[in-house]
Amino acid sequence: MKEKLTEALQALKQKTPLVHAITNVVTVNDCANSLLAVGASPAMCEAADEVFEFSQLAGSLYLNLGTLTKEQEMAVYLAIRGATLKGIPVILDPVACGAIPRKKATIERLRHFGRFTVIKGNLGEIKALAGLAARVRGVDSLDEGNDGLEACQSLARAYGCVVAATGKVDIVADGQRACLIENGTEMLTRITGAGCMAGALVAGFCGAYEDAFGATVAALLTMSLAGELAQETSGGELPGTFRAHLIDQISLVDDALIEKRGRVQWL
Ligand SMILES: Nc1ncnc2c1ncn2[C@@H]1O[C@H](COP(=O)(O)OP(=O)(O)O)[C@@H](O)[C@H]1O
Ligand SMILES: Cc1ncsc1CCOP(=O)(O)O
Ligand SMILES: [Mg+2]
Repeated sequence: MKEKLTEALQALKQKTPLVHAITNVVTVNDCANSLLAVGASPAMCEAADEVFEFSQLAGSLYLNLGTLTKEQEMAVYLAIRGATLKGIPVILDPVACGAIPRKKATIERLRHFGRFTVIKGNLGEIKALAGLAARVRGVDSLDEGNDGLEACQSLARAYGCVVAATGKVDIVADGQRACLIENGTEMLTRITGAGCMAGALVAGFCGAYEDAFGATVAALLTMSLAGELAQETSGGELPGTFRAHLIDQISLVDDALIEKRGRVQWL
């Protein structure tokens, strides 16, 4: 199965997928730089009178609801419609949906305009979306429950998409297949944007590799391995230094590193 992950990385590097992102103002630059670093081509386009057409030109669409404004809300409905019409993968990061009820209402409405290919959130967000009691604090998950796999599988079946819950161990499920990604570093929780960047990478991989499950696993493994390397090269103490190293290390993840250090449990 690891060969599929290196296949996905090679496909991304060869195709340089255009990723149309409508995302939050806090980490928009980090998402763009992480996409460039991995070999994709980001375009942050959210004007309501641009997105319907633009979403149809992209390799994938990334919708991150972190700072969802009224203009962005109109834009995401139009963008998912355009992408769905063309069969373009749509990746959703339901930031803070466990803390802000309006986000869940928006996600429900989005389902009437198009379909999701992947939903990637932290464990608290995914459990909240799956209708389970979830421990969250704003955009962060405080949930350490052992029901993450069940939440991912049930949400994947309900929405007919791939679902990924990030945390100490990332969970990826598509209703049938599932895996656990054991790589990563706690330093990733000490900067803002690690989850957003992980979501952007999922969109990058989905824009180049047909199998959304394999693309999602490859993206999250890339993020976690880059985090491990950044902790090693930055000294692993100061978050600002770590963050700078992280973008560098995303660009350096390669087949050999995935083979050598990837710790993925296929269930
Ligand atoms: N305790 C941890 N140990 C190792 N890696 C972690 C830990 N918590 C999160 N990560 C990694 O950090 C990234 C962001 O995950 P997470 O913090 O769950 O997202 P968010 O920032 O959306 O809350 C993911 O790549 C995840 O694997
Ligand atoms: C702090 C914050 N507030 C709204 S969006 C955002 C960034 C969240 O980033 P991540 O989900 O990667 O922690
Ligand atoms: Mg997040």
